Amino acid sequence: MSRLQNDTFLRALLRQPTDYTPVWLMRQAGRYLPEYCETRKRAGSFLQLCKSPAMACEVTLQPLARYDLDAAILFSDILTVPDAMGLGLYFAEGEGPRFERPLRDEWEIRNLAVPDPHAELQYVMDAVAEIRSALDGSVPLIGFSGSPWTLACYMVEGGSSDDYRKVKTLAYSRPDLMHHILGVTADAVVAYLNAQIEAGAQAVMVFDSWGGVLSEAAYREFSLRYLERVNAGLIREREGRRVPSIVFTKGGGLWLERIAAIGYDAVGLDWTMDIGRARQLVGDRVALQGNLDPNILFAPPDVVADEARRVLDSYGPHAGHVFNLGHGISQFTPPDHVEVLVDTVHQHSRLIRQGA
Ligand SMILES: Cc1c2[nH]c(c1CCC(=O)O)Cc1[nH]c(c(CCC(=O)O)c1C)Cc1[nH]c(c(CCC(=O)O)c1C)Cc1[nH]c(c(C)c1CCC(=O)O)C2
Repeated sequence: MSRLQNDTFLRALLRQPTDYTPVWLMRQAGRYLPEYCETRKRAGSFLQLCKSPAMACEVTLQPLARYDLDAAILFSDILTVPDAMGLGLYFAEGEGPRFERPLRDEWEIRNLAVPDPHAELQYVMDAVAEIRSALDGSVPLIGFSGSPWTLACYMVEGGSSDDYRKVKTLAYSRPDLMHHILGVTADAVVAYLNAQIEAGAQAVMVFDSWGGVLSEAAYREFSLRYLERVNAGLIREREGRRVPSIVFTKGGGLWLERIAAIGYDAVGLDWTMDIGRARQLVGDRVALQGNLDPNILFAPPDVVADEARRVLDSYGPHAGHVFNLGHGISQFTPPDHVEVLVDTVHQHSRLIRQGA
């Protein structure tokens, strides 16, 4: 395998000095890019796109052809894991993800088993290997998974939810069953991420998109514990390098210090907390990834540049910052504004390091 030419992202995750602040964007491959929409049309559906390693590879590389990004992220979805557990994932047009067989009865929960990543999820591993080979050492490849709690939300609700009524009802009335789902899912996530690492992923990220809907006590019991268990099971080194791990609880700002203490190399931040204050709270115990409000990309380019500089200035000259959005990029984002953002991050972070 060819030597990695740009390891800025991996170094920043390990809080090592870098010449500039590396940047990538959550959902950087997606519907805001016309070339993505074209490939998706050719695939027939989003799920068929995910399940075709060649097309998943193609869309993974699209944002890198346009922008000077410092990392690629596997094109897939967090819901491939419950799909492989037999729940039957589908996307109702314009309505987001759904499961044909959500977890409703106790027997369904008791029957839940860890899928073999080299059986039902082999298409993901094939995509990882194909992307690694296509990247040819240009930038590192990020693998990912949903967190046990976030996956359980979809598995019990049967799709997206406004109030999380079904999953919270289960958690509060049958915590034994909730813990059973979370335990099996945590083991599934560990096996899935380790298979991605073995297939070539050079860093991994766990998306806890719905951790922030819990109370602090419930977050600790139903999400944080399992995030910790996932990290403890990960392969730490591969190809002679550490494989850094990132955890992202959307809405987790209030619990930042606890999240920083569970062993991940980096913590993702949504846009609500000032990143300089976050850095004061965690010191140099973890790297931070974030945290521009994705909606800033709708403002004129000079505002985008100002707001990017504000995030960089607030973090300051310390090592350990990976620039990103505070959540996934919107499908309505003007692609030109993304270029302004990426270039501003690189230019301004070089100036900060020169003490300007
Ligand atoms: C909650 C969640 C999901 N998926 C994911 C999360 C966690 C991150 C978050 O909080 O946003 C993670 C995800 N989904 C996707 C990626 C790809 C990698 C990347 O570029 O970051 C990643 C990392 C592609 C996708 N996943 C999805 C799309 C849009 C599908 C399409 O092309 O129609 C993409 C590009 C579909 C998806 N998948 C999911 C939803 C709710 C939706 C519908 C969203 C929508 O319609 O805007 C579940």
